[in-house]
Amino acid sequence: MDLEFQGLSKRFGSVWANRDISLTVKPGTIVGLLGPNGAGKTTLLRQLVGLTRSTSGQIVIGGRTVVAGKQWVKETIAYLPQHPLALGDLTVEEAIRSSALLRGQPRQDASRNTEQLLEAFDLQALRHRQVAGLSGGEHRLVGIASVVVAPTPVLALDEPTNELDPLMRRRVWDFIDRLRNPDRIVLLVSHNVLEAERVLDRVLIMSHGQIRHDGHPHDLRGNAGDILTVSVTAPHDATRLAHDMGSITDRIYVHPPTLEFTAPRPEALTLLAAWLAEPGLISSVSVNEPSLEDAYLALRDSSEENTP
Ligand SMILES: Nc1ncnc2c1ncn2[C@@H]1O[C@H](COP(=O)(O)OP(=O)(O)OP(=O)(O)O)[C@@H](O)[C@H]1O
Repeated sequence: MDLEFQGLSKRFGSVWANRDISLTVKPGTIVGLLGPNGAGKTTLLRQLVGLTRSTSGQIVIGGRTVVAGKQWVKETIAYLPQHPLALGDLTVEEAIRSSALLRGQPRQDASRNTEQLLEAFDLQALRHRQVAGLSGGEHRLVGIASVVVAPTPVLALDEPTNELDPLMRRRVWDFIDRLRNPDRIVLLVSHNVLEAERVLDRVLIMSHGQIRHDGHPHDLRGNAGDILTVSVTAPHDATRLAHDMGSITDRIYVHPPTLEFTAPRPEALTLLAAWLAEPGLISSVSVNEPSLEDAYLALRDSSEENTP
């Protein structure tokens, strides 16, 4: 089932949160919606799930126009909101299992899947605790578990890894990766460009309520230009290396004994060759091609220049 945004706009008073968004997402795709604060990402997800009424335009799934509250819409789209919903007095276990039951999962499957998720997300010790009293990160995990326990054909996840520690972020990204399925669409908002890159099939970069770039992470990375990100360890004098760099880049980070910088490829390689020729100056080096984050920053800079 294709997901289509057809000329979608939302205006709050004099502010257009987004304007004339038209795009089609094919099933089997994990799409990342990236962009600065206030770009209109959350509003777009809320329009998709019917929590925000569009000023104009419509959303169509598999040829049917989405109308908030319709049963087929509830069975088709699951939503993880940016801010945790109050889940009343439910315990962790009840919250996850009842989400599965609400989406029509048979009781036995709901219980089995709930157990698996309690284990996968290290939530067993919290199973009888009320969701309302959990920490931000714990609440986030219960929210994600409640969405993935019975995945619908369309999943809208707003900042799924917000507030999670590094280990849990990795587990959640792995889970999202495993949600990929030829009949499913995952549309997620994230500020964590580096981590999201691994799972995304398509990236939409939004700013000022418009989609400025749309492509595969590989294609977007090309927009970062011919740059390299270099990290060197200089046990005795990392600060001197920063001086050697002169003005080739302003993206230099010195945390002795480590120096990191992002610079045009020829200049980066010339410097590295000179440093490596000096015995004992550098004890380790890593050189990386541009990441999606580099591309994102470069695209944002050019978008900001072109936006009034
Ligand atoms: N309920 C509302 N009332 C008034 N203005 C709103 C409302 N919701 C969003 N906006 C405005 O619409 C614009 C887009 O907001 P939105 O929350 O969609 O951005 P975002 O890209 O999700 O931002 P963030 O990354 O900070 O979450 C912003 O200017 C915001 O202030």
